[in-house]
Amino acid sequence: MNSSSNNIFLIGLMGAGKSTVGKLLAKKLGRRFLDADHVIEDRCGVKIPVIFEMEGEDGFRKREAQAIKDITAEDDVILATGGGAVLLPENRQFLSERGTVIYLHANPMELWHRTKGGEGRPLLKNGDAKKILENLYDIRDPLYREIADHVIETGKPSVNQLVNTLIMQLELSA
Ligand SMILES: Nc1ncnc2c1ncn2[C@@H]1O[C@H](COP(=O)(O)OP(=O)(O)O)[C@@H](O)[C@H]1O
Ligand SMILES: O=C(O)C1=C[C@@H](OP(=O)(O)O)[C@@H](O)[C@H](O)C1
Ligand SMILES: [Mg+2]
Repeated sequence: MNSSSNNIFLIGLMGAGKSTVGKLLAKKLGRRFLDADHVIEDRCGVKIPVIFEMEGEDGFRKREAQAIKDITAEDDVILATGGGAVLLPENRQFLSERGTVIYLHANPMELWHRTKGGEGRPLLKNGDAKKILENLYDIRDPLYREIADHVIETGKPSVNQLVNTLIMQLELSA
């Protein structure tokens, strides 16, 4: 955790609500919001699935690592990471050293409900998405917990309730 940077980093699996919660949190606080996936897309000029098609997951992870390195060097940012941002140790180090890390937690079934039918998540395209999410949960849940300053349960509350809870818990104000 690094409070002086004023950064807030949202982590968690696909469908945890990082992009949605981050955007509303930033709006309510009048703060700058960045979504790592959008930063990567802006830099490349193509959507995430096209990057996966052309460069594979490895190519995407390299671009993601560069984005994480650059964004975490800034101050006063609310960042929604992509679900795999915790896979590389150096990403985990940048995130944990440069801001307050919030793990938005949901169980695999909930994540599946929230992501099914949605486009733009290439990792869920090839196979049984529920099984894939269960496997990713087993691998990544410990990595999220390793760097989380706060673990927020997202199963029941609405996005609006979650954001209000976060603002209260973190004692943030606009
Ligand atoms: N707490 C929540 N309750 C219900 N639906 C949610 C919640 N958080 C997110 N969602 C929905 O789940 C979907 C995925 O959210 P998103 O913000 O894209 O997740 P992430 O960026 O973590 O992959 C969106 O349709 C969003 O509206
Ligand atoms: O979990 C992952 O490895 C990924 C999550 C995605 O972001 P969201 O978590 O916002 O869906 C996106 O970065 C990419 O498709 C890979
Ligand atoms: Mg997202």
